[in-house]
Amino acid sequence: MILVTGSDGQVGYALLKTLAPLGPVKGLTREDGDLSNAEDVAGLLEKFRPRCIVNAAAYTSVDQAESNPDAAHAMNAKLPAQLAAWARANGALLIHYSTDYVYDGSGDQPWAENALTGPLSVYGKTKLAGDQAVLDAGVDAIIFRTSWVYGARGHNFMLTMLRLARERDQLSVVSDQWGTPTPAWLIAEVTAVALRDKLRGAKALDGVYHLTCRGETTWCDFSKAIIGGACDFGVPLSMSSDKVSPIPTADYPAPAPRPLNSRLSVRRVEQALGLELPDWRDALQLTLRDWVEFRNN
Ligand SMILES: NC(=O)C1=CN([C@@H]2O[C@H](COP(=O)(O)OP(=O)(O)OC[C@H]3O[C@@H](n4cnc5c(N)ncnc54)[C@H](OP(=O)(O)O)[C@@H]3O)[C@@H](O)[C@H]2O)C=CC1
Ligand SMILES: Cc1cn([C@H]2C[C@H](O)[C@@H](COP(=O)(O)OP(=O)(O)O[C@H]3O[C@@H](C)C(=O)[C@@H](O)[C@H]3O)O2)c(=O)[nH]c1=O
Ligand SMILES: [Mg+2]
Repeated sequence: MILVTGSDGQVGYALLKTLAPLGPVKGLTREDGDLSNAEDVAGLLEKFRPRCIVNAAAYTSVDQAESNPDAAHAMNAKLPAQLAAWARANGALLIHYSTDYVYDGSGDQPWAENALTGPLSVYGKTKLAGDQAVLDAGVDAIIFRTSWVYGARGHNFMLTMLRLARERDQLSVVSDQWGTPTPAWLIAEVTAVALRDKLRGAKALDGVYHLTCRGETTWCDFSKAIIGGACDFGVPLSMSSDKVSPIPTADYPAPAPRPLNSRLSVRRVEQALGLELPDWRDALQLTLRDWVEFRNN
């Protein structure tokens, strides 16, 4: 069986449906146990004895992690280490997710997977420790580093912008952080392609891969595209996209520093899987459609 942790989260929830064609899938939510507790984790692994673990659980509150480093470390570093050790000992596969926030955000070129890391925040540091633990375990594993994850459900920037655009008549959004918005459904679908190769024993992925949409933007232009796209779908809002004003990061103070350059090169995963990832604008249109449908039901 395939065990998906964090199955109430954005990526975990999408995985439940997308991985189903590959065999029995069991999702773990908080109701099944506290994944920051090693005894709970050990019990769940022995109970289900998965042949594949897909770890979509994480501590993802970037600002809150600054004042709760132990909680972030337990989920983002210790949990993947424990999953990797169990998978190694039991001949299971591990698929794990990481983040653009492991890089320091310098320069203006896309990061390659072998670039030097340099996380700026507690979240980024704990995620990097998780990646290193998985790599050091010598387990059969894939780590997908993704960025700016959003979708029709859960907590994410798209839903925040759609809410604010109904409550306010203008918005200020940072325009000097560059990266690529990536829908949870895309991450789940590419995971399924990669996992199918692994299960078939075909020449398969191994190690770290960036997994984002193609293209690049800023949070400000992403916000404009979300609001403009929702208007085009006829969603009633109290402002239009031209009421989104660009601001520098310094004008949006937050506990955790964010990288300015989060562009990730996706060439490695595209070559390994023989596919081309969609442009973030096309992926946004599809995701907005999901959201409109989700609201109407
Ligand atoms: N969101 C983003 O923008 C990005 C995410 N990533 C990475 O992608 C992966 C998936 O992220 P995403 O789906 O967005 O994350 P979410 O925050 O949507 O989902 C994470 C899930 O883990 C659960 N969880 C957290 N702590 C515990 C715990 N102690 N016990 C049991 N369950 C717990 C959460 O439950 P609850 O909601 O109750 O806390 C939630 O359901 C993560 O590895 C993340 O670091 C990478 C780049 C960008
Ligand atoms: C709501 C809002 C945010 N912002 C800024 C703050 C921040 O720099 C940016 C995005 O806001 P968020 O709260 O989504 O940022 P953040 O939570 O840092 O998003 C990150 O989450 C983690 C889990 C990741 O791994 C990253 O890839 C990334 O998606 O937009 C504005 O400028 N104006 C606004 O009105
Ligand atoms: Mg956030």
